[in-house]
Formats: sequence, structure tokens, C-alpha cells
Amino acid sequence: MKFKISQQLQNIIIEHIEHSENGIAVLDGDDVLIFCNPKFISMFGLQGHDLNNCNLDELLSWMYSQGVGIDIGDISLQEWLVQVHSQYRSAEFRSFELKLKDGRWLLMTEQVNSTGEVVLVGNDISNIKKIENELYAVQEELERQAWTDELTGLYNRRHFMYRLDGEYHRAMRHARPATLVILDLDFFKKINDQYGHHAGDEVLKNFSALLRANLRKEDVCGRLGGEEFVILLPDTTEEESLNILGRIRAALMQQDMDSIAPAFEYTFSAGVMALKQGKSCGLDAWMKMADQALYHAKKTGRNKDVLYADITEEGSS
Ligand SMILES: Nc1nc2c(ncn2[C@@H]2O[C@H](COP(=O)(O)OP(=O)(O)OP(=O)(O)O)[C@@H](O)[C@H]2O)c(=O)[nH]1
Repeated sequence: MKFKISQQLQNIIIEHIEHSENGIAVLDGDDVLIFCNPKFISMFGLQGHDLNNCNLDELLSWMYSQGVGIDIGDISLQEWLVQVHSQYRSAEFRSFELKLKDGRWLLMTEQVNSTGEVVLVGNDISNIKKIENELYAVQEELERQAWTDELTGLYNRRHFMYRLDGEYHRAMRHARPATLVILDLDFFKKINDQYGHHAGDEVLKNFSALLRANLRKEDVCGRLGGEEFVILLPDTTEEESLNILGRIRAALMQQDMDSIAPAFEYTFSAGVMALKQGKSCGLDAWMKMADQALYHAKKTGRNKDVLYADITEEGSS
């Protein structure tokens, strides 16, 4: 069915456009602005600008120079105009979101008429965007909680194993070295028994911070549970990993633990298993071998690093 557009109906539509909560503008075939309603002017902060014979680029450049309207981030005006023209008139109808300098968000629609004019309509979606951002923040926090150990802030076992899996396959694919270290605090039960569970927790947090401070950004650090930690060192040989452990031990010796008790100190044992470049062993076996090296460190006096390669050579694993 086709409606007859009477004068009365035209008046109703024109009044609606004038008072609409949507910003509406029309550009002619040469992209010169031939109409915009009051809401469009206020939406983009165009008050005070002479809009007669103003084309799209002039309009955008003016907004940019006045610091009003669209927030284009860190790019230059030239780059922005190139971006705009790569999309503008690219379809008969398209919609996109725009962030404004004052923090509001718009959902824009761009319709190209059969006679070449472009009709732009902007709808303020700031409230929806706010809820969307809050939901994103909640989702991110839930994801963070799902893969983080609550006490120490390190990755939990599940997420660590996921990262280990990725690194294992990367190392195999590119025949790169990678080393896995399992660390366990020595006589931790005694710390709990002597100074209390809270002090034990403080020691766990202290050790986690110490690991983080002494590892590179690309290293992955997790808490397997209890007083057992794990480090994945990508692109790191056995020898390099021993240097890193030496650095961690030196930092541990130097720190002041008076908040637990005067002259308080603790130690850890570590089991080290380095992947031989390009030689596959399987993920579970990799963990198991590091664990066996750790067990050996515990059995032979604690407060030391043991390489799996050494215990197999000795035949004492
Ligand atoms: N404070 C605290 N203690 C924990 C936590 N998780 C596990 N533990 C305690 O850690 C202790 C681990 O004791 P063990 O497995 O005997 O190990 P250990 O005393 O460190 O002995 P070695 O590993 O052989 O040197 C147990 O007493 C656990 O209750 C925790 O989150 N916080």
C-alpha cells in the first residue's frame, strides 16, 4: 500500500523532524549540507558555525579544530578524513557507532537516496552503551576471577595448564626452547603452625610478588595449589632458567620479612625441566618430569634447584 502524502502529512513530518530527539541532516549529491534539525546541531556542537554551503569535509574539519563533536582518538585530521571517505556512501544504507567528545555515544544511520542525497540520522545511545560497558567490565572481572588464584593473584592451575599447552605446541612448532619450573616452599606447614595461617598466607603472597618482580613479561607464573607454584619460561634454556632461579633466590634472601616475625626467612625448592628443542615429550610428561626433579630437590635437602636432566643422568629419579 502507498500512502498519499498530503500537505497535512508533510507538515506533521516536518514538525516531527524539527522536534525530533534524533539528529537529522541531509547532504546533497556534492556532499553539501542542505538541511539539519536543531538536535543535529546540538548533538555535534555545531552552534556558532555558519552551516550555509558547508560541505562534509568542512563540517568535520571545523568540529576537529573546535574540539567538539566526534571523538577521533589519536589520529590526525587527514587520517580521519581518509577513514570517513573509505566508508561514506559505501552502501545504500549503513549504520555505525560514534563516540562524541563529551563522552556520549551515537548510533548513526546513513541512507543514500536514489537521487544521490545522503540522509544522516543520529540516535543518542549513551545509556545503552553505559550498560554495555558495565556488562563488559563484569564479564572481564568474571573471566579474571575464573583464571586467577584469589590469594596471590597469579594464574590458577587451570589457566596455567591452558597457557602451558599453548606454549608447548608453539615451542614444538618452532623448535624453540622452553623451560618449566615447579617450586614448592620448604617446611611451609611449620610456618603455619608457628606463626599462624594468616602469616602463612602473607608468605604465599610475598613469594608470588617476588616471582612476578623477577620474571619477564612473557614468562607465565601460576599457583598450582597450597604452597606449590609453577613458572613457564618461554625461549629459555636450562642454563638460563638456573640464572633466573638464582636471581629469585638472591632477591628472597635480601628481603625484609620482619612483618611476619623478627629475622623471619623462608626458602623454596625447585624442579626444572627444559624442553629439548623440537623434541616432543607430551604436556603431562613435561609436568611430571619437573615434578620429579622437585621431589628430588626436597628429598636431597631442600632450598635448591634440581634439573630433571641431572637426576636421570644419575639414574636416581
Ligand atoms: N596459610 C596457608 N596454608 C596453606 C594454604 N594451602 C595449603 N596450606 C598449608 O600448606 C602446608 C603444606 O604442608 P606440606 O605439604 O607438609 O609441605 P611442607 O610443610 O612445606 O613440607 P615440604 O614441602 O616437604 O618442605 C599444609 O599445612 C597446608 O595446610 C594456604 O592457602 N594458606
